[in-house]
Amino acid sequence: MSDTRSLGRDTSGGNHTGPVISSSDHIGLAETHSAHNYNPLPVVISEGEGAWVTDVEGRRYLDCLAGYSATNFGHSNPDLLAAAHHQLDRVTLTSRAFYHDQFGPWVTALADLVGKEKVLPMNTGAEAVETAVKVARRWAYDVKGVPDGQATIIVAGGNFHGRTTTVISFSEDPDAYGGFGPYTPGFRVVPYGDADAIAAAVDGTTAAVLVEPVQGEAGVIVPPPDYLPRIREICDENRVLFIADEVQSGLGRTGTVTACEHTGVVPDAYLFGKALGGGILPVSAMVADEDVLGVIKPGQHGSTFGGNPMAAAMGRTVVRMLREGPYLDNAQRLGELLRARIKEFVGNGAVAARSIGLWAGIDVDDSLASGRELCERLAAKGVLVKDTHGSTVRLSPALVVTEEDLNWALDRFSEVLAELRAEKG
Ligand SMILES: Cc1ncc(COP(=O)(O)O)c(C=O)c1O
Repeated sequence: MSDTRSLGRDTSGGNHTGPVISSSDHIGLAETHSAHNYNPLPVVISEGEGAWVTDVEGRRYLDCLAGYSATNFGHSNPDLLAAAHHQLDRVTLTSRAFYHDQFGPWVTALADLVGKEKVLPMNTGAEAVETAVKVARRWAYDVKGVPDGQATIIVAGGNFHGRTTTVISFSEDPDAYGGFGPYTPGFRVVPYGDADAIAAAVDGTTAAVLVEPVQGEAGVIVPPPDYLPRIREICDENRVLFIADEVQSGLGRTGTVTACEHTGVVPDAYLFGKALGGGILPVSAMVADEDVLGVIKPGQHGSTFGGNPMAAAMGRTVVRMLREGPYLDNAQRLGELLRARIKEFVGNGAVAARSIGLWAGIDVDDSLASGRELCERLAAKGVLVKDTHGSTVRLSPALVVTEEDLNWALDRFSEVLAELRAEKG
């Protein structure tokens, strides 16, 4: 092969002049000049369409990570692009010092989508969680009379709610937690899936129970079916808020608008992020009724970018797409296929496999390969996935993926497992 530079394509969108650079040069630049807070696979993406992405050298990959569920509606989704272009031509940022014409319609549509009254918009998922912590504490102070500084929030072990200082204060992940103290007090961590442990941890200071309805970063852990209903009961009995972090599980990923819907449970507050911005902008929100969000008064919480016109335009489009588009149906239909096919991996290179909707966690036999090695081998075959916790690999393709493409990716998965078994088994 000739000099890789000649294979590289100009991916600058025409805004920069200069030499076209190859994948390896891009990686070199990134490694030299960015902080090493991620360990990316060696793939340099320059374009995306639907469930597929293309790298700077023209190789195509089926993106089975979908930005950790931020691009649920696919890359370059025409509806989202049209809404973005339309809004870009009008006004992009006003701050919340003023109203703008996207805001009212967006918060109304989002609240309505999940049957709540109010929305508190932010940007990232971690900010939505921080928001929930503040709202819950303030609610306990105002409504339950818990003295300032005394409120506690019950959370689950193995959680992932983001990486800000307060949020990592209740993480059990040694990478997220170790060495970043002092941490924010006021959290009780109990095992995930164990409602009795929540009941035992509740006391007069408890403001909220905050859980992921399905744990994402932990490896797509679906709790026992009575877990969320029992949390609802415990919260009702003890006058405690039930806050569902649906940043990753929500907005179609599990085949329903919220993962809570699978058990018929309605929490007091939902946290959304990731796909709420359509994969175009960071958009997050806490969604709850007035009796919860009403405790926040002007000046107590906010963000310059939270609820900006571009974010609201994306959020409105996402709500409309969830209501009118084929996304939920596709996630349900192909979710069945995914569930059936990953079962075949168990005993054939994987030790366990779980899924809900278009979201799967597969535990690779670590005597054969690490999750990372599996991801690298899959990338070489044109399938992008990402490992978590050593030997687990997650699959979360865009909800626009076709049956043919999903089957193709799962064939590659099974091929890699077979190769590993042949080489190392
Ligand atoms: C359940 C959950 N909450 C919060 C977050 C944090 O979101 P962000 O990375 O946008 O801060 C994540 C990110 O993966 C998540 O999965």
